[in-house]
Amino acid sequence: MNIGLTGGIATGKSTVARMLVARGAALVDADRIAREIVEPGQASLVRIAERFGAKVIREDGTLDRRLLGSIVFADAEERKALEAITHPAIRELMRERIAALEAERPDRLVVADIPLLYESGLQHLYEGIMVAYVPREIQRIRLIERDGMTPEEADKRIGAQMDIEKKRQLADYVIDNSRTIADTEAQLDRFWRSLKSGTVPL
Ligand SMILES: CC(C)(COP(=O)(O)OP(=O)(O)OC[C@H]1O[C@@H](n2cnc3c(N)ncnc32)[C@H](O)[C@@H]1O)[C@@H](O)C(=O)NCCC(=O)NCCS
Ligand SMILES: Nc1ncnc2c1ncn2[C@@H]1O[C@H](COP(=O)(O)OP(=O)(O)OP(=O)(O)O)[C@@H](O)[C@H]1O
Repeated sequence: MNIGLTGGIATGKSTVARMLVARGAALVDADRIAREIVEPGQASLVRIAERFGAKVIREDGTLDRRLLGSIVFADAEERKALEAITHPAIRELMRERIAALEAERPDRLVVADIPLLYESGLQHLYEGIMVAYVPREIQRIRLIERDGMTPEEADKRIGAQMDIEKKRQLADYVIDNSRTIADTEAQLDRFWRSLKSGTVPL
């Protein structure tokens, strides 16, 4: 059994993923895989340097994420060019990791945490989609507080993604993470109980 877990930036995907793991799920995290495929020596990093220039590689050979972020979140064309390089590599590694986890323990829930699941049209790859939701104003505040972004940077990031209200409508299962952590835990308890009793509406 697998589910895709998505939401907007800073709506609580990692928080919800942690709660699922605490209950016994296995996790594959697209943001982490996105970092692995641009480590020094990886083909994707070479292609990024070719497309965006040597300036995006730091002296120690690692990707300057802040600089590349400032380029791609200011210009949709540039963002598409980066995605054309990174997304196929991310998708392939995700597929391999999920298949390995499912083969290892078929009884265990595998959760794929993918921020751009709907934007990339990947929903058909999963048995159900869970969305970690908060209203946009809370999303913006949490993003600014967590990452120290300026309000302008935060708005650009949020604006590069599908509206969180739309994702909520598309979801099979919504976790409303706008209240306390304890409230979110209680929603996860309900989800986990219905999963175990075979009544989860996915
Ligand atoms: C541009 C990069 C270098 C900026 O790195 P940075 O460390 O600042 O951000 P990080 O990778 O931790 O991403 C944080 C969040 O930004 C959002 N985000 C990242 N890439 C994108 C994108 N192409 N479009 C919209 N939102 C994005 C996601 O919500 C993600 O969770 C990096 O995000 C990147 O390589 N993006 C392309 C790969 C990708 O699409 N990753 C996202 C999911 S697979
Ligand atoms: N219920 C909550 N109440 C208060 N703060 C919360 C709650 N849930 C999450 N947070 C905080 O909001 C921020 C965003 O949460 P989290 O990192 O889980 O989001 P995310 O969707 O995984 O983000 P990203 O898209 O960047 O990976 C974090 O600083 C987290 O500690």
